[in-house]
Amino acid sequence: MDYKNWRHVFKIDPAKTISDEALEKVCESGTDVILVGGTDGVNLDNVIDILVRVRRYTVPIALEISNIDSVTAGFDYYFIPSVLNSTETKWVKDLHHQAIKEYGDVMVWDELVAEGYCVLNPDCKVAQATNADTNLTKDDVIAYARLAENYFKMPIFYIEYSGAYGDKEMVASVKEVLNDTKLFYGGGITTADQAAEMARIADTVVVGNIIYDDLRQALKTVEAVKSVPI
Ligand SMILES: CC(C)=CCC/C(C)=C/CC/C(C)=C/CC/C(C)=C/CC/C(C)=C/CC/C(C)=C/CC/C(C)=C/COP(=O)(O)OP(=O)(O)O
Ligand SMILES: O=P(O)(O)OC[C@@H](O)CO
Ligand SMILES: [Mg+2]
Repeated sequence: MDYKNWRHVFKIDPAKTISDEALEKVCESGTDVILVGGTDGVNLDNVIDILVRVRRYTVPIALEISNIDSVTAGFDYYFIPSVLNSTETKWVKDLHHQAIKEYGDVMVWDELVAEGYCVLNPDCKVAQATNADTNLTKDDVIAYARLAENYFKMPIFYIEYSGAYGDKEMVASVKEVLNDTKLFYGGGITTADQAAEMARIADTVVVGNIIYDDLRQALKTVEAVKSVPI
């Protein structure tokens, strides 16, 4: 699957406004994929809007499902998060069970990619929405990574610091224990140097909010990540 080779990802939040001009720059930046997702305010209208606008370009597009009502056909992949350190089973497997109960007969399983999230910034929306236990030691996070890879057989383990730049020693410790499962890092990347730093550790670097706050800096992260040897 292509996503195993992705190095740089731009995450577009359908609940936020982006001009056609800015979206064109994001799509033509050389990023490996546009990942469409956000914690709140995501609905069918704003997801379709982004899908249609991104489809003008050749870049692949994936939907990171945050609620079942906003799912539509037409994406290259569907990423399904499970927040492994949520204290509520809803965010680990109950919503998933409900979705499969409803749509199991028509699902194209090969298009679905499971992501094991470990959310580490207590102040971010996703930590709060999912009641994540972010008070974790390095050993706790390593155990979640091993759970994702060896027990749940998830293809992606996602260290999420959304809105804050993470602890690179933590990310490096997790990378050391993973074999086939790909390590995604996301959170607080605002400069090319930070993007390169995390690209030296993680398999894939996700850049989100800086697209909206400082597009020039955001675009520089692509080359920064791509210039790091694998
Ligand atoms: C062709 C076709 C229609 C196929 C699809 C078939 C189908 C229906 C498949 C569904 C399969 C399935 C098992 C779905 C599960 C559904 C579901 C609702 C799962 C729960 C997902 C979950 C745990 C969501 C929690 C939130 C989360 C992890 C969101 C990810 C995005 C994220 C962390 C964004 C960062 O936050 P942001 O909002 O950007 O924060 P700021 O605004 O502060 O930056
Ligand atoms: O928005 P930022 O902080 O860049 O984080 C990216 C991504 O990990 C969010 O899910
Ligand atoms: Mg965001």
